[in-house]
Amino acid sequence: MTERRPAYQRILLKLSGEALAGDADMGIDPRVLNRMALEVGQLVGIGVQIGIVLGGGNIFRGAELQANGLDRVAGDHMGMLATVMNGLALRDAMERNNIRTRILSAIPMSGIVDHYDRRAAIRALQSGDVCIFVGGTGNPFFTTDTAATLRGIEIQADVVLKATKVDGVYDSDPFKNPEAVKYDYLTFDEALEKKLGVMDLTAICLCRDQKMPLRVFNMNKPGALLSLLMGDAEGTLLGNKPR
Ligand SMILES: Nc1ncnc2c1ncn2[C@@H]1O[C@H](COP(=O)(O)OP(=O)(O)O)[C@@H](O)[C@H]1O
Ligand SMILES: O=c1ccn([C@@H]2O[C@H](COP(=O)(O)OP(=O)(O)O)[C@@H](O)[C@H]2O)c(=O)[nH]1
Repeated sequence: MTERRPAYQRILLKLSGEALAGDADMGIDPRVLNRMALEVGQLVGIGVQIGIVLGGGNIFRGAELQANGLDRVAGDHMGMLATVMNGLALRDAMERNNIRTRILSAIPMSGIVDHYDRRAAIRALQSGDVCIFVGGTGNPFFTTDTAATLRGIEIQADVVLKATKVDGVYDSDPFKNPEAVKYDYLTFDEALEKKLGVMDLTAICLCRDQKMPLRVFNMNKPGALLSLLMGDAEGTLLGNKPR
């Protein structure tokens, strides 16, 4: 019997802040964090190199703070700092499960986390550490989806995996439309033309221009991450070529 090998050697996994909150609207659910750490640990165990970009929407989002009267740039700075807090919590959960990690932040924060350096990240990945990228892109008016795409391209990941609350990309928001139909495959141009709201447009354009495949899948489905790493058709794949 031939042993199945992982479909990808190096991945960039985007975990939204909301994913860390579990069933709650905000904050961090330690059980969810532990489950995610264990799922990531399984991938480390089969030799996959993993970079993770964390969101911060479970704590602060700049646009929401702005809607409540705060300056947008200050709000975005708060959102980026929120991703650092999520990173510290995820590192803690990973290290309790004996998974070696390295946090790299787009915003220098000496004494708490290391400053992002692409070559240091690649070296850490090659030595088997999971790299947790925090601080988004370091700039306001961007999102952590764009940061995920950016870091994925920089570390030369084989794929960007966007973990979310839905099973993939649908022809309309499945939370609002129960009749929505899921795509198994979609080109970036189709996603842009149809304005499918699952990922921000800057992130999709960057993937398209740099030919970085993107898979959107449901992180609430236990085992989905391992299953897609083993080549199963979980979620929706986005790429450049029409099928
Ligand atoms: N066409 C679509 N297909 C799938 N999900 C969509 C679509 N349009 C909007 N969504 C919404 O996008 C959300 C996933 O995005 P995500 O980045 O994980 O959440 P957040 O809004 O917290 O950043 C889903 O919860 C879903 O409601
Ligand atoms: O490069 C970035 C990434 C994030 N943010 C801010 O950080 C917040 C949290 O990130 P995001 O909304 O992407 O988190 P998620 O939805 O994935 O939890 C955003 O709303 C922005 O305010 C930013 O200003 N620049």
